[in-house]
Amino acid sequence: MVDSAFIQASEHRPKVSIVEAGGIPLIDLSSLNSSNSNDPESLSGLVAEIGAACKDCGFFQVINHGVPLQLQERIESAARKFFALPLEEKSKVRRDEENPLGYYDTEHTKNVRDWKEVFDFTLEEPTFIPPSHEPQGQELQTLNNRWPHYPPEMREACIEYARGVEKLAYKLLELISLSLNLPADRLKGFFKGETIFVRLNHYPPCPEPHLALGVGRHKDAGALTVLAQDDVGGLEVKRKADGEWVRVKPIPNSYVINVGDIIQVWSNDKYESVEHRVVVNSQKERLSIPFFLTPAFSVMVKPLKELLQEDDPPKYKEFNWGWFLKSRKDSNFKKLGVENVQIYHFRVAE
Ligand SMILES: O=C(O)CCC(=O)C(=O)O
Ligand SMILES: [Fe+2]
Repeated sequence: MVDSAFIQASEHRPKVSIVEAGGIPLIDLSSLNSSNSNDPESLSGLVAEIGAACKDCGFFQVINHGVPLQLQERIESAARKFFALPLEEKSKVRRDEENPLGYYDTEHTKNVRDWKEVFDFTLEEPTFIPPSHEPQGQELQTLNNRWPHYPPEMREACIEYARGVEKLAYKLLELISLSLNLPADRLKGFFKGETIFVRLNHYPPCPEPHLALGVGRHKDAGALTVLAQDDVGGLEVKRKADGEWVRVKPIPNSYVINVGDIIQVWSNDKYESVEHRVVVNSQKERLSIPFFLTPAFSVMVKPLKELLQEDDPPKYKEFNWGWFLKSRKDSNFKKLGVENVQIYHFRVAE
């Protein structure tokens, strides 16, 4: 029997049958990296495809993305070696209440424990965030990555991977800006002094996969997520059309991209951050690596004025990203009796 902390309420338990048909859109990015990458026609086709995927689905997969496969192979290999260490070793780089970076195996999503262990690091070393989630006038806290001694290549493999994916993430951000009829570089300024972090997710086999989840249902808080997954599968997306949970099929050398809460707010709900979760299985362990593109802590998040109209007024009050991030980090540290902060808390009453 799994510990009761992992058991989902019956309405949130995964179904045994899986809907795979009509998954999420697949987008080929080869035109970005080929010699005709400046051809306006091929770019506008791609922009339209990305816009439609963001609008209809909130999720898509990309192939021919230009991130060298070798970067992914290296981080995966390091991650597998790290997670295979005894708990006592991994605990030497355990996160704590002050510093949310490093190893962690007791995350609670929606106040139920996830069947997973993670390792978090930031791209920028160090990263600065406010010390508490109280909004006003505080000194910054310095977040330092916690690197394990073993495997020795962990740090380099992680940072090089993150640098490679960062380029893709900013390229996608430009395409998303264009798809909203904004200049390609409209969003770039929000990321000066970014808080980007990357997570290694390890889902061990679970004896009762129908009762627990690898990650409970949630929406990603950042602007954009670029996720690598191995060939096991388990990610499910809540389909906008009918609310059905749909499995995302692993495709070799692809990334899963999803719009996060910040793009939902910037776009004033033109693009929505879609709920997703991870189903575990009793046979195989699974590895996934989300890269969270997140702005500078000082950014005030609110609908972009170019996207507003008289009959389409702002749907959100502004909030501070550093405060939001800090509240989330504080709240997923331990089980709480209440829901953590969500963007709908900033919704303007209609
Ligand atoms: O493992 C996955 O496929 C997704 C993980 C996820 O959604 C997250 O870490 O936010
Ligand atoms: Fe997620």
